[in-house]
Amino acid sequence: MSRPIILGIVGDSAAGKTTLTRGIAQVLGPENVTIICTDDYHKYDRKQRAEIGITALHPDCNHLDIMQQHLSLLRTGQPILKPVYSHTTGTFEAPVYVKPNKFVIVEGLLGYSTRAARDCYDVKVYLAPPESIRTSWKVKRDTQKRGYTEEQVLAELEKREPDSEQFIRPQRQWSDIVVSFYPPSDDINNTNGHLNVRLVLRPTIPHPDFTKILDFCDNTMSAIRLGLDRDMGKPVDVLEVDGHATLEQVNKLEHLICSDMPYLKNVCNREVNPEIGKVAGTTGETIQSYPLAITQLLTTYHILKATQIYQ
Ligand SMILES: Nc1ncnc2c1ncn2[C@@H]1O[C@H](COP(=O)(O)OP(=O)(O)OP(=O)(O)O)[C@@H](O)[C@H]1O
Ligand SMILES: O=C(CO)[C@H](O)[C@H](O)COP(=O)(O)O
Repeated sequence: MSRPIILGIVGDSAAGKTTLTRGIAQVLGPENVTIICTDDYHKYDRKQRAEIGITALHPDCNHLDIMQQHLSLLRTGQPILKPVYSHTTGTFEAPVYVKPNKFVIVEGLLGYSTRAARDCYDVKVYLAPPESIRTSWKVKRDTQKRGYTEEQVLAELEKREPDSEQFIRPQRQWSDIVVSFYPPSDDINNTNGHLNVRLVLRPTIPHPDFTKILDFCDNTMSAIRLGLDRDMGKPVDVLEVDGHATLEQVNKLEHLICSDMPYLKNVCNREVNPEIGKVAGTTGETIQSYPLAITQLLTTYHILKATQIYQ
């Protein structure tokens, strides 16, 4: 029997979850996707958290039991009455009735923190940019969209670090894919908006056969690289795509991902889908990121594979 396919996107605050979620929803067709942000399951509002002295990253600051119940309901195609947390006001709003579409993307801080929650996903992604990049993203986003000053954001990040270490980063181990956008050099202000991506591919789900990459990118200096490594002690494949990879190189990689997936083949066509890999740069300008495009496509590939298995 058909049921919704659930993608998890987990990572620390401002790690890029919403950006990746929107890109994948765009590829799948927004009308086919239900997006759940687990920030809505916070137990306390912004003022209460400050009074109690608890951070939003702590499991005790979130209704994880209700989040888990809702994930189980969504997985079986049932509707939920979802709480709503507003980042604009830092308070809760009236709950909303949510009926799952064909695909459900659940993005947030603590999505993989319990076994029962983890069991609900078909595909699990963890976002892990270097902390310097995450800090700059959080400062920019929270000052522009959430009413904080830069000093407040930096102080909050410092206060949150113990909880990030204890509760957020360990969730990396449960993911099928770890995504790290990173600057090509140590100077994060001089990336020209073009970040590379490092994709850690665990053997927990079957990935496309990337060994064919070696036919067109055969040395370690190439802008697209495939290698072997260990992640949290476990053997993994690693695919890296540089921000300065050429369109020709990226097209070959995209076709490799899309070749056995008819729907993705259409999506891969930039004329059909010019939005793939688009992201807002530091000054609001739109940047075309090939590393982001590949990440969106690979994740979509796995969602569609899960569809073939379960629908
Ligand atoms: N791949 C990327 N390339 C360039 N900039 C990015 C990328 N991903 C995210 N950003 C920047 O970082 C900011 C924060 O990203 P985003 O809102 O996606 O994070 P998040 O993990 O959803 O955050 P939160 O959990 O705090 O809501 C964005 O506003 C965007 O400017
Ligand atoms: O870590 C976060 C994920 O988005 C937020 O800081 C958390 O959800 C609390 O939101 P706000 O800072 O808007 O009160």
